[in-house]
Amino acid sequence: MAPVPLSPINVGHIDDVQELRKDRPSTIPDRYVRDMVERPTLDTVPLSSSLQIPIIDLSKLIKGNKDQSQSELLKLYSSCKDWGFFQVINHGIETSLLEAIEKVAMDFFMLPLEEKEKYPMAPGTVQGYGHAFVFSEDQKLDWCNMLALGVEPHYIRNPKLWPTKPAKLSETIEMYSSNIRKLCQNLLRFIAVSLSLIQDTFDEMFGVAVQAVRMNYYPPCSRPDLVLGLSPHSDGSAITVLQQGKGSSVGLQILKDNIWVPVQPVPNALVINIGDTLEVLTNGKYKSVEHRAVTHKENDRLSIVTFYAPSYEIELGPLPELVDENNPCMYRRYNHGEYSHYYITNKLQGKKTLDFAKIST
Ligand SMILES: O=C(O)CCC(=O)C(=O)O
Ligand SMILES: [Fe+2]
Repeated sequence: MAPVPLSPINVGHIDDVQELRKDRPSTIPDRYVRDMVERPTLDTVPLSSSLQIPIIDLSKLIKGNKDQSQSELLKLYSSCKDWGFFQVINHGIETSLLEAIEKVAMDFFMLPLEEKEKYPMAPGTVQGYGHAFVFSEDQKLDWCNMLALGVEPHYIRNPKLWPTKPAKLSETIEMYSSNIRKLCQNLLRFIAVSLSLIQDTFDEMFGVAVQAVRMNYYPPCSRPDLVLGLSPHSDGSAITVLQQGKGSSVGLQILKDNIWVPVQPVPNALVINIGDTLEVLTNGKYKSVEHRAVTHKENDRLSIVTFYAPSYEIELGPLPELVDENNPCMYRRYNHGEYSHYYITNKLQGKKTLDFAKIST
C-alpha cells in the first residue's frame, strides 16, 4: 500500500525570510512577490491627527472622577464604533513585563534556524514556528516568521511546541498572558457598559475564555513595495491586544474608509482591536476592521499579539439587546468552536471569513 502522506496539505518549499535576508539580502522569491493589486502603499497617508487611531486612558475609566470616566467611556464607544481600533495607555501592565516579553521573543527569533525548527507549525495548523494560513503551493507568502502558542485553557496547549530556549520564554509568556487576560476582562467590561449592557455580559457568556499568543517577526526587506508582512485580515477573536516592539518601524496598517492608515507606536501603549466575534455579538455595532502589516527596507519589526475569545463550546449570535426593528439581526447563531475551526482552515482574505456568520440579505 502506498504510504499515507502525513498531511494532505502541500505547501511546497518555503524560504525562511530571516535566512534569506542573511544570505541573499536582495532576493525576493516569487512566492513573496504580491500581485499588483495587493502590493502595499507605503507612506502615502498624511499623518494628521484625524487619521491617528484614538487613545484610551484606562486609568480614567477605572478610577477617574465621574466626569472623566463618562467622557472616556464615550471615547471608547466612538473608538469601537468608528475605528474598531484604539491604543490603551495607563493599562496597569508593568513596563518591565512588556520589555521582558519583547526580549524573550526577540531572543527566540535570533536563534539558529535548526533550533527554531524544533517547533514546526504543521501545515493547516496555527501553533509553533513558521507560516500560518498557508494551504497550497501557489499561495503568496507573508514576509514574516511567527511563533504562535495556545495558552488558555490548558487543554489547547501543545507542550511540544513550547520552546525551551530562551530559558525564560515559558515563564515570561505565563506571566504576560495572565496580565493580558485581566486587561481583556477589564476592557470587555467597559465595552459592555459602553453599549449599555450589564458589565459582566461577556465575562458570564464566554466561559473559560480561549487565549492564544502570536509573536510576529518581520525582518527588513529590500523591496517593501513588493511584499506584505502579513496579509489583510480581521481577527477571529472577541478582542485582540497587540504590542508593537520598542524601536520597531511602523508596520501595522488598518483599513479606514478605504485608506490604509499606519498605526504609529505610542511608547508603552497596547493596541486593541475588535475581532469578528464581538462584531457578531454586537450585531455589527462594533465591527472588526481589516488590517495588515508592511515591511521596511532597513528596520526589522516585532509584534506580540494576544487573541481573546469565548470558550469553544459556546453558542453565540447577536445579543438580543442589540437587535430591534431599526437594527435587524445580521448574523446567525453558531458554535464558536466551529467558527474558530473555519477561521484557521482558510487563508487570510480581508473580512471574508465572517461570511460564515452573515445572514445574506
Ligand atoms: O504585526 C502586526 O502589527 C499585525 C499582527 C496581526 O494583525 C495579527 O497577528 O493578527
Ligand atoms: Fe490581526
